[in-house]
Amino acid sequence: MLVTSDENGNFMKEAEIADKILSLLIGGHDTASSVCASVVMFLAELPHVYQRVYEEQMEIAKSKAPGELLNWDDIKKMKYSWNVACEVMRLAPPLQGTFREAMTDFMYNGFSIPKGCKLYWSANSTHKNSEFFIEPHKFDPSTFEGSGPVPYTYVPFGGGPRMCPGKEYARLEILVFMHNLVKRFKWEKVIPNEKIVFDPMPNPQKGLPIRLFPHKA
Ligand code: HEM
Repeated sequence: MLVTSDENGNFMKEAEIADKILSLLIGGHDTASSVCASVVMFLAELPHVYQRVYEEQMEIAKSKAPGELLNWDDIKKMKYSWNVACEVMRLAPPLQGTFREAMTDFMYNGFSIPKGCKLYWSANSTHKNSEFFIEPHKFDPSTFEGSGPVPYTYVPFGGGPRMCPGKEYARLEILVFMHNLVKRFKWEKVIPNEKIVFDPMPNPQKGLPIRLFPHKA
């Protein structure tokens, strides 16, 4: 950003660069940490889902030599765990939505939307639409088996040319987190009905205190 100019030879202003760095820090950190917290919460509430994640991750853990790190092939084997993370992002998407500009005049739900109008698309309400998800409020990782949801009905990372460029990195972060946590611990929530607050991403109000139970060696 500091050394690359645009096609007219203009460099970015310092304030713009600071803005981009802040966006990257927030967009790259707070999103994935919100998903990791939600994964911990859902796995504490759904022991049968925890068990299948545990079995998948232990299969991978057992295939590794002591101290050997995860590699790309291991990540590709984490199919059920990723379906779980996707279901977490369907029910608790970190970003609620963003804005778009209408490129043409069109009708939507009886409303006439003129070209140039600013529109807000909502991940949360799209993900809970019973037209596309049979039981939209039920936690069901099988939603992502096979070809998964219809395009543009599942949009935690947005869609189209401005879709999140950090998606694959976030996938890596979340799966490595799940692997390392699940292979060592089971856990339970200290506050059973902890409230979720949006600031602006969903996070448990009291920081999700949990009781950890290490697996027997
Ligand atoms: C679970 C984690 C993440 C979620 C749910 C998420 C979600 C999103 C969403 C919904 C958008 C808007 C896309 C659109 O308008 O169609 C976006 C944009 C963006 N994200 Fe992410 N993101 C995540 C992780 C990351 C990470 C790890 C990075 C970088 C390290 C990142 C960098 C960005 C950037 C730079 C944009 C703006 C792209 C543009 O406007 O062209 N995100 N993200």
